Amino acid sequence: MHIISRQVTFEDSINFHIASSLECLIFRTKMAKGLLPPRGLEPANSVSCSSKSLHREARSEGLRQLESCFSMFASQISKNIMKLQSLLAAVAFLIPLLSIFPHVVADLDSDRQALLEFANSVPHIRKLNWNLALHICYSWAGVTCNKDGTRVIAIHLPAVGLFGPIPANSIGKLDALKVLSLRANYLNGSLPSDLLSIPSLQSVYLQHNNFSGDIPVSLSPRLGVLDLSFNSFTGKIPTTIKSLSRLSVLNLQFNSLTGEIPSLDTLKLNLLNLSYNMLNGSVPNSLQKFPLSSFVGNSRLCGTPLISCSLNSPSPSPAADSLSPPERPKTVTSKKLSTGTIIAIAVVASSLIFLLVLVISFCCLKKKVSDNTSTIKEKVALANGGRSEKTEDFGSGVPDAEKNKLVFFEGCAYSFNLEDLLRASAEVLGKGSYGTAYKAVLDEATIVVVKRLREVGAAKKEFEQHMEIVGRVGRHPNIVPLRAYYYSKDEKLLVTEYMPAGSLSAALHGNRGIGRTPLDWDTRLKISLGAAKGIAHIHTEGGVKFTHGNIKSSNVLLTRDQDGCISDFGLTPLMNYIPFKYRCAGYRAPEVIETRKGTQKSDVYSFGVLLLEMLTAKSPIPLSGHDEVVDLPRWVRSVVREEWTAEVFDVELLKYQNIEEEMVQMLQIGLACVAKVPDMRPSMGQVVRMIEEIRQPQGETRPSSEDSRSKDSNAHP
Ligand SMILES: Nc1ncnc2c1ncn2[C@@H]1O[C@H](COP(=O)(O)OP(=O)(O)OP(=O)(O)O)[C@@H](O)[C@H]1O
Repeated sequence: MHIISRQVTFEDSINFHIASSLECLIFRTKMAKGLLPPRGLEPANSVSCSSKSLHREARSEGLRQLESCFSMFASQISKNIMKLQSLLAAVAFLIPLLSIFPHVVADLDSDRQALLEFANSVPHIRKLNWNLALHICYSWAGVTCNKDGTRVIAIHLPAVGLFGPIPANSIGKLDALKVLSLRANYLNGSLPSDLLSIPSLQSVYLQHNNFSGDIPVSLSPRLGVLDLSFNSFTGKIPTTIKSLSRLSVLNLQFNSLTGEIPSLDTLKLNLLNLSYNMLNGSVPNSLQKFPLSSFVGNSRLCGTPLISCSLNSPSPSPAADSLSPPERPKTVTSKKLSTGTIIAIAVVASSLIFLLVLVISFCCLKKKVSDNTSTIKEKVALANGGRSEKTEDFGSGVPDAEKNKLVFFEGCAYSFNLEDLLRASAEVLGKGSYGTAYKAVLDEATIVVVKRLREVGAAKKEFEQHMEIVGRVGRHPNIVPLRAYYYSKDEKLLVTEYMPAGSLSAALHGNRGIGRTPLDWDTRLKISLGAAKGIAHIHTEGGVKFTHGNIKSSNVLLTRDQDGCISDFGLTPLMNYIPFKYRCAGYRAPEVIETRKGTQKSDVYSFGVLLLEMLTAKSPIPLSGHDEVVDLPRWVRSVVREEWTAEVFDVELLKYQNIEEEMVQMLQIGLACVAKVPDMRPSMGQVVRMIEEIRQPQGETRPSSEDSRSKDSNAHP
C-alpha cells in the first residue's frame, strides 16, 4: 500500500481502516471461491490480505494513519484551540451515548416485540410487512420512529382491515408512542387499560371501529386529541378527562355513553362532539359555547344549546334535588273516620284496582299484537324510547304542510300519501347499515317497505336528482322496484315494493334446523343469474361510474317465482359513508377497504363472495344464531389449492345428483370475481354470460335437481 501523500484527516483514517478491512474480506472471499490466483501470484496491494496477518496489517496501517492524524491534531491545537474544544465536546457527547447504546437497542427491541404481538393477535385483511428481515423504523408499514431511529413514536394503520380486540401488553407497551391511529377498522372489544395511559401519548384516533365497554379512566396526561367516535362505548364519560390540560379535541359522537357530562371547565377544547349518545342531565355551563351539533341526539340531555331543561324536565339529578327546598310535611289531622266512610273508601279503592287490572290486561294484549298493528310512527317512538334509534320522533320531522309530499316514481300505481304511510301498521324488518326497514301494510293489496335513512349526506336537490336517475336506471325485472321517496330536513324515506319471499341470506342461513326447506341447486342458479343480471343492468344503464356499493345476500331479494332481485340500489352515493361495519366487511373488495371508494369491479368482487356463499352456505359476515364467519375467498382458494374442491360445497347440495360439474363451474366464476387485482375480475356482463353457459338445455346433460331429488328420495326412503 502506498503512503497517502495528501494531508490526512481523522475521517480519512477511519475510512481507510474500513476500506482495508473490506478489501481484505472481499479478497478472502474470492480466494475461498478460487477466483484469485494462488499465493505469490497475487497483485502487490493484496498480498497482506492473503496471510494470517490480514487484520494486523490493516489495523497497523489504520493506526499509522491515526498517529499521523493525532500529530496533525496536536499542531492544530496550537493553531486553533476553539476547534479542539468543539471536538472534545463532541467526544464528550458521544461517550454517554455509547454507554446507553445497549438500552437504546433494548427499547427498540421491546417496541418491535410489542408490535409483533399486536400483528400476531389481531387478524388483518391487508398484509402488514412487519417482519424481522426489515428494519422496524425504515420499512414497517404504518410505523414511525423518532429521528435517531431508537423508538417507535407513531402508529398509523387506518382502514387496513384489522379485526378483533387489541390485546393488552401489545401497543400499550410502546412507551414512547405519541400518535396512535387505528381508525376505520373492525376492531372490537374493550380497550386494554394500558393503551390510553401510555404516558407519552398525544393523539388518539380510534374512530369508526366497534369498540365497546367503558372508556378507560387512566388517560395519558399529554393527550391533545382523543377521537373515539363511531364506536359502541358504554358507561360514563370518565371524569379523569377533566385533568387533561392539553386536550383540544374530544370526539365521542355516535357511541352509547350514559350519565351526565362532566363539567370539563378546566379544558381549553377547540372541538367537542358528544352527539348521538345516551347522555342525560344538563349541558354544563362551561360547554354551552359549543354548537347544537355537539350535543344533538341525546334525548335526555337539556340546556343551552339544546332546549331548556325546564321544558324537557329530565329526571332530576341528585344535585338538583338537594338545591330545591324540601317539601314541607303535611299536617295530619287525627280525625277518626266513620265506618260508612271506610266502606265507601274500600268500595272506591277496589273498583279502582279492578279498573287498573283491566287497563293493564288491555295494554298487555295490545302490546302482544303490536308487532302487527302498531304504526311506523309508534315503532320509531318505541325504538327511540329503547334507544335503538338515534333520531328523534319520526312524525316530528315531517311538517304538516309537507305531509303529502311523497314523490312517486313514474309508472307507480299507488295512491297513498305520507300520512297514510305513517299511520299504516308496521313491522320492523331489520336494521341495516343505512337505516331501519319497516314493512308497512296500507291495505290488503298495498304492502310496501319503508326504509328510514340515517346519515344522508346529500342535500335536497342532489337527493332529488339522484332519485331521478335511480328511478330510471332501476327499472328492470331483477331490481327491487322503488316506488316513492320523501325528503325533509329531518326525515329521508324510501318506499320500495315488499318482496314476500324474503332474501337469499334468509333462504341460505335461516332456519337450518328441522322443518327447513333447503334451497335446491336450480333455485340457487336462478337466483344467482337474476342477481347478476340486475347488477349488470345497473352497471350498463347507469354509466361506467354507477355502482351498487353494497352487494350482499340480504340485498338479494326473491320474487314469488324464486328469481333474484337486487335491493338497496342507489343508496351508497347518498350516504355520508360506505358501510364499513363488521357486518359488511366480508363482502368488501380489498381495495375498497383501503380507498373507501366503490367501483364496478368492487361490486363484481362482492358478487363473487355472494356466489361462494351460495355454494358453501357459509356466511362471510356475522349472523345472529351463527357462530361461523368465514373469509370466503381465502378459505375457498385454500381448499381448492389442496385439491379438496368437493369439500367446499354446502352439504344440502350434495344430495342432488349430476350437479358437480355445474357447481365447480360456478365456483370458478366466483373465484374469478374475487381476484385480488380489480382488472383481473370479469365485468358483470361477462359474469351473466358465464352463468348462462353453465346451464345446458334441460334434459340434454343432466336431470333437473327436482328429478334428482325424487331419485334421491327413492333411494333413501
Ligand atoms: N323490499 C323488501 N322486501 C322484503 N324484505 C326486505 C325488503 N327490503 C329489505 N328487506 C329485508 O329487511 C331486512 C333489513 O334490510 P336492510 O336493507 O335495511 O338491511 P340489510 O340488508 O341487513 O343491511 P344493509 O343496510 O347493509 O343493506 C333484511 O333482512 C332485508 O332482506
